Amino acid sequence: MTGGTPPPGHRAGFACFIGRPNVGKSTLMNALVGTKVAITSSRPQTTRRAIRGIVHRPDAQLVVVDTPGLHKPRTLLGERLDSLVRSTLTEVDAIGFCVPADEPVGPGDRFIARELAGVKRTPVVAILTKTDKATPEQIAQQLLAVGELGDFADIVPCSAVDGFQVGLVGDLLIAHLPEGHPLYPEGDLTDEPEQTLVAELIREASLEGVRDELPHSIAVVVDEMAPREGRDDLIDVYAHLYVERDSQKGIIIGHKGSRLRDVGARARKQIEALLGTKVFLDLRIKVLKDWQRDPKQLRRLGFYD
Ligand SMILES: Nc1nc2c(ncn2[C@@H]2O[C@H](COP(=O)(O)OP(=O)(O)OP(=O)(O)O)[C@@H](O)[C@H]2O)c(=O)[nH]1
Repeated sequence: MTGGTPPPGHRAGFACFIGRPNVGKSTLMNALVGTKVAITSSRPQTTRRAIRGIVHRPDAQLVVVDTPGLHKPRTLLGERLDSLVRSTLTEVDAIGFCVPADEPVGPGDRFIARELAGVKRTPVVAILTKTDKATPEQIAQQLLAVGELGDFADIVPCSAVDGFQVGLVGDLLIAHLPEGHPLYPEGDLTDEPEQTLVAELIREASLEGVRDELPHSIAVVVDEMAPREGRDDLIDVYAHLYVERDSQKGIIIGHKGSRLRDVGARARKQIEALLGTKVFLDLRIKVLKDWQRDPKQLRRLGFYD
């Protein structure tokens, strides 16, 4: 990957998407990369880690860092997300600022636009997401409204669902990357360790149908993942799902354990698809009181300073 002259005009570098929760950042990144690497759901703030997807093209390699939603800090966890987001913004070569085409610009978008104005060195491409849900008039108005939010290198409407201009979003981000060799070998779609992806899939499965504050109280840790002895077609996965209170544990487990069984079955199917083998999933649930506010527990669950 290193040494020698890069192919003429080849660009390589990093970009991230930023925007309010639920504006479609993960979905757009998946559409760009062409494979599911980050989790998506209809619940806000499901992405907690910077998960990278890599777009390989003959002329460029774009490494996409998917950032969590930018929030005004509410809990210790919230504060950490914010510092993670801010350091991400200064480290990338280009930022995609996502605003949905089908909702008026609001205080959340303005808050982020102000943050972005402070990151002077990184060019920002404003992206109007979900154009399939908006009328042409709405899109036209939104382009004007977003243009007034800041000083953007470009403003581009797109839809990750019907594929409208997703390639153009890639082109516009790639235009800001420095010339250079590919940073990762071709074929790598993500550099997240498999164990982290597996934990995210379990978390995603556990979120189906739960309400309100519960999503933010769930964390999943994969304790062990290894092929079953003497078998090359079966992987054993041992994982813990952590919640903050006994009442939440009850909700996850469900009547006579029925909900937890469903979560396990859904997660197992996803993990099998990811790993390409059969999976035995041992999923246990534990209460870690108020883990979101406890620095020691946060570290234990993988949220580092
Ligand atoms: N119709 C339509 N829906 C979309 C589009 N992109 C995303 N969505 C939906 O919008 C919801 C949120 O999408 P995500 O990709 O999870 O949003 P996000 O910004 O990554 O959300 P957080 O992880 O909470 O920050 C999901 O229900 C998606 O299916 C789009 O282009 N069109």
